[in-house]
Amino acid sequence: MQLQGRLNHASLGAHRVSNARVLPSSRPVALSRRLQQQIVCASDAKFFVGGNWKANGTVSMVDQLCKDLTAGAKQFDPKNVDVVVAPTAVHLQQVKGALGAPYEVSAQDVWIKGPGAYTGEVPAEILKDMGITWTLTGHSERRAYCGETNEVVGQKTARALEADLNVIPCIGETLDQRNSGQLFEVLTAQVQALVDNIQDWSRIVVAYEPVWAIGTGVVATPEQAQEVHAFLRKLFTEKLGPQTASTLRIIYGGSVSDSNCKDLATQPDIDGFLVGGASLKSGAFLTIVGSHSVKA
Ligand SMILES: O=C(CO)COP(=O)(O)O
Repeated sequence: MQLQGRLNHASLGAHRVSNARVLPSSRPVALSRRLQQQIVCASDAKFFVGGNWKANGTVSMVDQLCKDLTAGAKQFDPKNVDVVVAPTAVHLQQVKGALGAPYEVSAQDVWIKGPGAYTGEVPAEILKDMGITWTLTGHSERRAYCGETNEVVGQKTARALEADLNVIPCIGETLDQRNSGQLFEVLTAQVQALVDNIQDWSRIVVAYEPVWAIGTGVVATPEQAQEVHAFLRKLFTEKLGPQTASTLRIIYGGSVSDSNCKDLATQPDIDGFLVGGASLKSGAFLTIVGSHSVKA
């Protein structure tokens, strides 16, 4: 199922550029004249697929999933795609032990401070010590249920980088924000908090996950997703410069499945996926991982 209707470009001040992609221009986010004139090139960064298992799993289910993923690893070429799975914190060690290269393992969240008297939290240093190489930050479920603000997400991201983890900060708008014309304003504020806190962008993969598409079966159309990814690439170009922006991976998440992944993967500014529900089924997940081949 796909969300009906596209952004109202007239109200967003959109304009068409010569490669026929629709990019938002001066309203509501004022981009520089130089950037408005520039056609943003698609990135040629390595494809990236993350599986966010969220708060799911039993010891036996995790065991089976790891076995199936290990058996299926020959279905993709790790030279062309990075594959990372994010189980719950209590399953991290089990997954790390069961799943070797080419897979990497990610936490779903990280503590905002270092080790110490912080009951219940998991700091980046402890993740690193366990051989965990990635963490998500700012997933919309943490923003919604745990009250994480843009500033908190920026600080958690910086903390994880400091401890030498790679980070997948998540951003995205709610349906109300989109429908009330705040899409670009919301994304710009989320991005700004990252820009304020991150020095080294080489260890960042940004996940754009529209909240209305998460777990709903309502996937953004390839055009809707591309439109936002192109906007983000342009915004990152303005904030970080063209070199960093063109190599920064911007991945899409929200109801990605084995049946819609190929159409999304063909979009020039979509560098991969963050997959929720479908990542719990090895067959579907491996098909999504394999969609990198449409980029080749
Ligand atoms: O939140 C997501 C990944 O982080 C997306 O979840 P779904 O793929 O279940 O919609």
